[in-house]
Amino acid sequence: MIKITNLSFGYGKHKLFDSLNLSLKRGHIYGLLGMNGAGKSTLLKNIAGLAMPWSGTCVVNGGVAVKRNPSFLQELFFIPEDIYLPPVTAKQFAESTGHFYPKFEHKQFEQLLADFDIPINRSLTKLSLGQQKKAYIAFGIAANTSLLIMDEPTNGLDIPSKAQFRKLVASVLTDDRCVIISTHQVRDLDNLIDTVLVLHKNYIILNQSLDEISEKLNFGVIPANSADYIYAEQHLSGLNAITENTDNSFTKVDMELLFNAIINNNLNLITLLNKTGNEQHI
Ligand SMILES: Nc1ncnc2c1ncn2[C@@H]1O[C@H](COP(=O)(O)OP(=O)(O)OP(=O)(O)O)[C@@H](O)[C@H]1O
Repeated sequence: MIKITNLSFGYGKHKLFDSLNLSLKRGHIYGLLGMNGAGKSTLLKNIAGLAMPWSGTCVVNGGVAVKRNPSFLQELFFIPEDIYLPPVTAKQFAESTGHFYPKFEHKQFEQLLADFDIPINRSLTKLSLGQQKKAYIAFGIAANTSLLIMDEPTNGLDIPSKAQFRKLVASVLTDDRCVIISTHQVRDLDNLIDTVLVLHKNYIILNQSLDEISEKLNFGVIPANSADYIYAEQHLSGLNAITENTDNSFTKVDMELLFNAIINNNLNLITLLNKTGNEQHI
């Protein structure tokens, strides 16, 4: 669905990506994680064809992204971090804009608005910022494009809305659809994404499903005096640790701990994770 090959891009003299390679498939919800300023938004803009690569290519659905052909645009919905909506109601917005997306479903949009508790007949500009974001997320889901990109979608959402967001996005994933969600608030993607992408120091240093990660690593609290871990942080009752999964047991991936370990340049962890099939290495 998405094939990025040797992508180099930056602003001015500041290079953000250096021959970055990445392949993403349909039927997955990818979580794009990275520190502030790592370049998550910029990478998403490259995928959406909103930024011109210095070199390399970004191909989406067989077409070069930056050409932004009509067939490409019909199958892409991009929710940027900051959204600006017109002074019309959600219903009017769907009537005037929905037809750009051949698979847009008005009924689904109305149901999603109801799920998010958004009034359908109030001007979008009179909604709170969180409500506007939810309305736009609902529109993006109802557009039913094969590629849905969301840049920090949970910013501005209250806690119940974050849970609702996770539930709604998870419920609309199909084998035909690829969803990419960026965040620096790792916990917001818990129980939603199936594959983790970590963007760090110019590269995608991890592109792996949670299942694959669970096969290699265990996550959990171990005694404070234990030295048998790959990465650990202090915990009230010991150490919150990542250990090697040597006995095929299953533990839920603690994405925050994993992310912290990776950005702290934990080479043992990265080597272990990269034993098979990763895109690039530090
Ligand atoms: N239009 C621009 N012109 C110049 N520099 C930019 C522009 N947009 C982003 N940058 C810079 O590029 C770097 C990456 O920005 P980007 O917004 O892609 O990061 P991010 O990972 O999404 O960060 P955050 O988590 O804070 O949203 C930052 O150093 C930023 O200042």
